[in-house]
Amino acid sequence: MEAAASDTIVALSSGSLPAAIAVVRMSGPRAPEVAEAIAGALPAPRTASLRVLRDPSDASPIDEALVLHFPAPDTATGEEIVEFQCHGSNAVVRKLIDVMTSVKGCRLAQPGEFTRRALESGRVDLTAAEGLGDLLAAETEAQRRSALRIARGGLHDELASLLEKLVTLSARLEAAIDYVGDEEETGGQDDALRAEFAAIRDKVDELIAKPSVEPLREGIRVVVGGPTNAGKSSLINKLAGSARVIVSDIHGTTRDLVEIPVSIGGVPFTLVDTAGLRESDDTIEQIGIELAGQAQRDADILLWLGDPDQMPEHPRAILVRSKSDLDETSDGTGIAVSSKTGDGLPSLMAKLTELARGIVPTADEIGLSDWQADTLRVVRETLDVHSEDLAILADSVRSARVSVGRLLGAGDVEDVLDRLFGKFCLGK
Ligand SMILES: Nc1nc2c(c(=O)[nH]1)N(C=O)[C@@H](CNc1ccc(C(=O)N[C@@H](CCC(=O)O)C(=O)O)cc1)CN2
Ligand SMILES: Nc1nc2c(ncn2[C@@H]2O[C@H](COP(=O)(O)OP(=O)(O)OP(=O)(O)O)[C@@H](O)[C@H]2O)c(=O)[nH]1
Ligand SMILES: [K+]
Repeated sequence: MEAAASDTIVALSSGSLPAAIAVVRMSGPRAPEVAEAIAGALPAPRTASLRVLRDPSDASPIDEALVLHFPAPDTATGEEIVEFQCHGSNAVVRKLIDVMTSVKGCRLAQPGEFTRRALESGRVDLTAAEGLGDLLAAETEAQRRSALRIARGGLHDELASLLEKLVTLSARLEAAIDYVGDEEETGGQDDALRAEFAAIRDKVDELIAKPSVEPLREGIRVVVGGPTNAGKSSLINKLAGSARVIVSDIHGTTRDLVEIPVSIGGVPFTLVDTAGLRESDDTIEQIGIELAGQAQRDADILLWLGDPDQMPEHPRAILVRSKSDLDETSDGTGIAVSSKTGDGLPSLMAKLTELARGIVPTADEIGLSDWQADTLRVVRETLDVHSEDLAILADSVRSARVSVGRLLGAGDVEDVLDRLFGKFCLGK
C-alpha cells in the first residue's frame, strides 16, 4: 500500500525489547476509533487509565495496559494521538501492533514520521526538528544541553526574527519603489531603508559567526601522535577509562587509525590512536604512518607525545611528556603525564576541555549545523549588494527571504527532510 500522509501511523516509541514497559504510539485520524475497538471506551483526554486490550476480531485479551488519548490539534503531531503503555515483551508489542496495522488506513510509521507530521502541522519548525534529532542521539551533557536548547526553539527564534525583518523591509521597499513623490520628502525615508538593509546584513554576519554543532555531533577529534612506544595507546586507554586499544612494549604496535569516543567533562571527544612515527621497511606500517600524518593535520586537537622539536605545526597542539613516572630529565615544557600512575591526567583533561570551548558551542551558545551555516552564507552573498537603487535592494531581500524560509522548513526542503528523518529512530 502506498504510504499516505492521511494514514494513521503506529510505532513502538520506547526502546529495544524486552523492557519493563513499552510505549506504542498511534497518530492520525483513525487513532481514537482503532483504540476504542481495542481498549473499549477511551479515558478522559490526557488521563492515563488501565484497560484490557483485546483483539477486536475475536475479543481475546492482548495485555492489560495504560491508555492515554491526546485529542487533536493540541498534540505533539497536531493529530489525534493514542498511547498504550503496555508490558514490554516482544510478543505483546508485536500482537498489539499487528492488530492496529490490520485496520485499513492504519500502518507502521516510517523513521521520524511522527516528527515529520509535527513539522507539517507547524508544531515544530525545521531547526527544532533537527535539534530533536540531536537530542535523541545525545550521549553527553554538552550534546544534550545544546540539542535541547535548539529543540526548544532557540535557533528558530533568532531566524524567525531575521525573517520578520526581511519581510518588513521587503514591504517597505516595494512601497517606496511604487511611491512617486517629492525627492526631498522621500530621500530621508530611502536612506532609512538602506540603513535597515545594512543592519540585516550585519545580523546575518552575526549568525554565521556562531559555532558549529558538527564537532559536537561527531566528538572533537583528538589525534594522538608521536614516535613508536611513546605511550600513545596507553594514554588513550587511560582517558577512556578501560583497555580499548592494544598496548605493548613492541615498537610499531598500532598501525591503523583507531577511534575511541569518550566524554570528558560532559564534552564528547573522539580519541584517535595512530601508528608511531619511525623509519620502517614494512609497507603496512608505512601506510599507517602516512594515515597518521593525515589524521594529525585534520585533527581538531593534536596531542603530541614526542620531541617538542618534532611536533607538527597545528593550531591546537598539546605537548605531552609521557611516562612522567620514568622521566628523570624533565625540562618542564608541556604537560607531564603518566598513564601508569595517573599523574598529570587531570591537567591534561582540563587543557582538553579548555580547548573544546573554542570548538563546540558553550552551555549558553547556540550552534549551527553545516547546512544551516552554508545556507546562511548563501543569504549573506545574496545581501552582498552595495547599491543605492531600491529596486536592486528589493530583489536581494526577496531572495534572502526564500533562503531563510528554507532554514525554518518553508518551501522546497524535501531533500533536507529526507536526510534528517533518515537518521531518526522508529517511533519518533
Ligand atoms: N509518553 C510520551 N512521552 C513523551 C512524548 C510523547 O509523545 N509521549 N514526547 C514526544 O515527543 C516528548 C514530549 N513532547 C510532547 C510535545 C507536545 C505535546 C503536546 O501534547 N502538546 C500540546 C499540548 C501541551 C499541553 O498543554 O500540555 C501543544 O503543544 O499544544 C506532548 C508531548 C517526550 N515525552
Ligand atoms: N612506566 C610507564 N610505562 C608506560 C607508560 N605509558 C606507556 N608505557 C609503556 O610503554 C610501552 C609502549 O606503550 P604504548 O602505549 O603501546 O605506546 P604507543 O605509543 O602506542 O606505541 P606504538 O603503537 O608502537 O606507536 C608499553 O610497554 C607501556 O606499558 C607510562 O606512563 N609509564
Ligand atoms: K607499542
